[in-house]
Amino acid sequence: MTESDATGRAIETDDLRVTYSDGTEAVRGVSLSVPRGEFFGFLGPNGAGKTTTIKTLATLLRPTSGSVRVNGFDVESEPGKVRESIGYMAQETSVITEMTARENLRFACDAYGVPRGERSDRIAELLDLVDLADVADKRAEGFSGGMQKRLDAAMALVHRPPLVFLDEPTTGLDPKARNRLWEYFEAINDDGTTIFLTTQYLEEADYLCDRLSVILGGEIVAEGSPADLKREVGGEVLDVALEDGSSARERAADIVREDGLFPGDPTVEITDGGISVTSRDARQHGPDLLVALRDAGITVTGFNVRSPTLDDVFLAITGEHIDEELPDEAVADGTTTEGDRGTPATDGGNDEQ
Ligand SMILES: Nc1ncnc2c1ncn2[C@@H]1O[C@H](COP(=O)(O)OP(=O)(O)OP(=O)(O)O)[C@@H](O)[C@H]1O
Repeated sequence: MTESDATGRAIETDDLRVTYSDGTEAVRGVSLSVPRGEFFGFLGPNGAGKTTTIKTLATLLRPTSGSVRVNGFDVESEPGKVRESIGYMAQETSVITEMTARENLRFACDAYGVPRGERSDRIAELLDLVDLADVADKRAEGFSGGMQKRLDAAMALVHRPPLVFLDEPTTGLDPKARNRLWEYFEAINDDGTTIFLTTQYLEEADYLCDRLSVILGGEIVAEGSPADLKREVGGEVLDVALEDGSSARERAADIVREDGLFPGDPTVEITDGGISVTSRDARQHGPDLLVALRDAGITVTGFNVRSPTLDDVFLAITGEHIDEELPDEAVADGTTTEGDRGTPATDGGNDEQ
C-alpha cells in the first residue's frame, strides 16, 4: 500500500510548479490534498492555471518542480499507473462524430484496455447512466452539445477509474443539458468516485463540490467548502438599488468607503442598478447607510440584505468577478462540438513545455 493509499488521499501535490518553455509560469507553488471520495472543485478565471494543473495531474504535462501523487502513484516515476487509475474528460471533446455512441465507447474500452468479456455490459450500463441508450447506434454527429458531453463523460469512465478529472465539463451547455450532467456526476460520486472538477461557473462549484480551491495567477488564493468560503467573506451582502445614474452610484460607493459606516474593511462594488456592500455588519449598519445616502441627496429605490454567493467570495478575494456566469440561453441543442481528440496521452510527454 502506498503512502497516499494509506492516508486515503486521491491527490497530493506539494509546491507544484509548471513553467512553459516560453517562460510562462502557469502554476506557481500549488499544494493540494484531495481525499478519496471527495467532489473537489478547482475554480478560477480564464488563464488562472486550471488546465495546466489538471494536465499535470493526468500526466499530460510534467511538473517543472514539486511533487505530485495521484492515487498513490508518483506522476513522474509511475505515469502509467497514474493513467490506468484515472479518467480524464478534457475541454476538447473525445467523441469521434463519424462513429455511433456505442462505437465511441468501444473505442474508449480499447484505449483503456477494458477486458473484452466485460465490454458489452459496461457499455450498456454507461449508455443507460448517461441516458443515451435510445441513440446508442446513431452516429454522434447528430448529437446535441449536451449529448456529446454526456458521451464524453461516459468515455472517461469505461475502465471504472476511482478518480476522474473533469475540465470545464459544462461550458457552453444550456441549463437542462447542464443539469443532466450534474446528476450524472453526482451519481458517480455517490458511488465512490473521486471527482476533480475545474470550472469557471461559481454556481456549478457551489452546487456540486464538497470543497474548493480557488486559483488565480497560478496560485491558490482560497480553500474550503463553499459554506466556509462564504462565511470567510464575512456576514452579509447589502444590495442597494439607486434611482439616479452612474454618478450617484460612484458617490454612494465613496460614502461607504469614506464615511466608516461599516467597521472593518467592507467590500463595495458598483452594480448595474446601484451598489453592493459586503460586510460582517451589513444588516446592523445598513440603516446608517440609507440615512447617509439620503443626506447626500441620493435616492434609494430598493434595499436587500442577503448571504454572500461564491461570486461575492471571489470578489472579496481577488477584487474582481470571475466573469463567467452560467448561460441562461439554450446553446447546446442542435449544436455539435467540433474537434476530435484522442484518448488521454499514452506517452506522458510534455512538449507543451
Ligand atoms: N502551451 C502553452 N504555452 C505557453 N503558455 C501557456 C500554454 N498553455 C497555457 N499557457 C498559459 O498558462 C497560463 C495558464 O493557462 P491555463 O490554460 O492552465 O489556465 P486555465 O485556468 O485552464 O484557463 P482556461 O479557463 O482558459 O482554460 C495562461 O497564462 C496561459 O496563457
